[in-house]
Amino acid sequence: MSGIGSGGPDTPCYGHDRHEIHGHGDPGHDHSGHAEPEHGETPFDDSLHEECGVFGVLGLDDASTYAALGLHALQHRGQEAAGIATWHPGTGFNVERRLGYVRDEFTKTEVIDKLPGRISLGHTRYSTAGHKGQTALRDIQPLLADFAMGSFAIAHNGNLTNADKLRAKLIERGAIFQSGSDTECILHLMARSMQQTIPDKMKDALRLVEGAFSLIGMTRTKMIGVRDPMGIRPLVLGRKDGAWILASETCALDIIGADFEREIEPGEMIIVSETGITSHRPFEPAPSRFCVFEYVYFSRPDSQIGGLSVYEARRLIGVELAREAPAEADLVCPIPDSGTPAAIGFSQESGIPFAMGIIRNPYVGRTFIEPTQQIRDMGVRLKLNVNRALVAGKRVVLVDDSVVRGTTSRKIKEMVLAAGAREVHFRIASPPTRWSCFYGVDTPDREKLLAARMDEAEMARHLGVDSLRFVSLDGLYRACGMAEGRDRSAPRFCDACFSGDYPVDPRDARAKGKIDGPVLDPAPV
Ligand SMILES: O=P(O)(O)OC[C@H]1O[C@H](OP(=O)(O)OP(=O)(O)O)[C@H](O)[C@@H]1O
Ligand SMILES: NC(=O)CC[C@H](N)C(=O)O
Ligand code: SF4
Ligand SMILES: [Mg+2]
Repeated sequence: MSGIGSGGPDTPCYGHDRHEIHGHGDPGHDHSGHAEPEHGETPFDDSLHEECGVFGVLGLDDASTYAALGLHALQHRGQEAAGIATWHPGTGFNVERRLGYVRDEFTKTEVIDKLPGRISLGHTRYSTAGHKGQTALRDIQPLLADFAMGSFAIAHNGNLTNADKLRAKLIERGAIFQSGSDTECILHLMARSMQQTIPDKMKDALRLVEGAFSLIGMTRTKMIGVRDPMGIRPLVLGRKDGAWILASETCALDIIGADFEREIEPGEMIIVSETGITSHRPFEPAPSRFCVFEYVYFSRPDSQIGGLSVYEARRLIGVELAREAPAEADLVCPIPDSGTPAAIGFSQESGIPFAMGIIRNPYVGRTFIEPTQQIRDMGVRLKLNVNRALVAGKRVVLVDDSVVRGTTSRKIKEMVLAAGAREVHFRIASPPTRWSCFYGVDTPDREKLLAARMDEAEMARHLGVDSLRFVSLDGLYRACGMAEGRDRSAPRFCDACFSGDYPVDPRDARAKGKIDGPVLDPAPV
């Protein structure tokens, strides 16, 4: 198994990066510190992809079984690959990493039997770095590193916006990278830290990285949970039978019957051991900028974030949409699954009957990744079909959560018209997606975003619909609990994919010309 370390008992310090090696790192691997072309978009990319899910448990026998269940609940956050690490006094650290679904790989006894112990850390991945869209085995998390004071496993949701810069610097100074993952930078930075404990090394390292990170770290006896200063990605703490659980979303606590304790605060690091928890603040305080797209699309509707049910936020977006952009129609139909709560809200507010006019094939994963353009064009049909009997002769409002490339909307419109609908009106439960995300969501490059090239009227013509309207940013904020809408001088959420207002400078993306603006100085290493 490639990756950082290969499991097994604690071994002495990893330490390669203390040597003064010049050149471009490990000749056996194809990462040279220059991110392209592997870090570029692959031909497999389509629409939005999820991010990652992280799950840790400390203090339960057979902890890996709970980790597998937690990851299964977080499968919507990443379907490329998953991994689980454990520590056991007899075997030391163990890590199993697999491509594919958690349910297919981590239900096998021969896999779970290799993961004994009362402490476990899991990750389910959609890549934002390395082999994007095609996770390589060596990029699957948790990553594991051996330091002088013991081994350490790490699982990351988010994306580091200065990882290319850091990687190049670290390689220049002798680090040998073993994966294409941005997350690996954190391990090399920890190895370089002169601090004596793993949490202190981690604090040192995290002060040098930029971007979005909700991380869980694991030593033999401790779990460390940390969110970036702006808390862009979620992370929650739970309890079960005296044990501690860390997870991306509350739905992962529910699946194992754990109680929700609290969210990890933006900029907070907690260190969890069987004897209790300590809370630390390693970063300069920063305004909180949680990702608003978690409410729109990424999180599961049965999760709670910031005291708000994700389902309720989505339903309220539908209510706002019906107020801002009413339609004369006979039926409101969601584009399942993620358009459903907003369609319910739209129907409730407008009084137009709700109907499941589009039916989703449950055997197709959340995002179907199609290998060729021809199959990609068929993709929507593989997943969604029109309920002809319902829509024939009707004026239909179709509600979806977002338009990215417009592939879904265009195909659905054709299918609904072919089924005999009289009119098709699109209502979208987020503002136009005009900008790429660099914080853990793999949106396509800007030029592929429909709304980056066209205004609302042009998009309506391009999609060939009778009308097309998006909820406003203020409407979205109201639905997400900000009664006054978006405070322009201090927005409470990250909404950069709609506004272009990036709360953390996407340095690497700027350097690659993916967004306009000057290349700033690289962060110090
Ligand atoms: O404009 P496009 O490029 O087509 O992308 C937008 C679509 O992508 C997402 O759905 P997806 O099919 O990925 O997943 P879902 O089943 O969770 O809605 C989103 O919910 C939109 O429906
Ligand atoms: N989508 C994510 O959160 C990805 C985490 C990490 N950047 C990776 O590529 O593995
Ligand atoms: S750019 Fe969009 S998807 Fe990315 S963190 Fe910000 S709001 Fe979320
Ligand atoms: Mg969808």
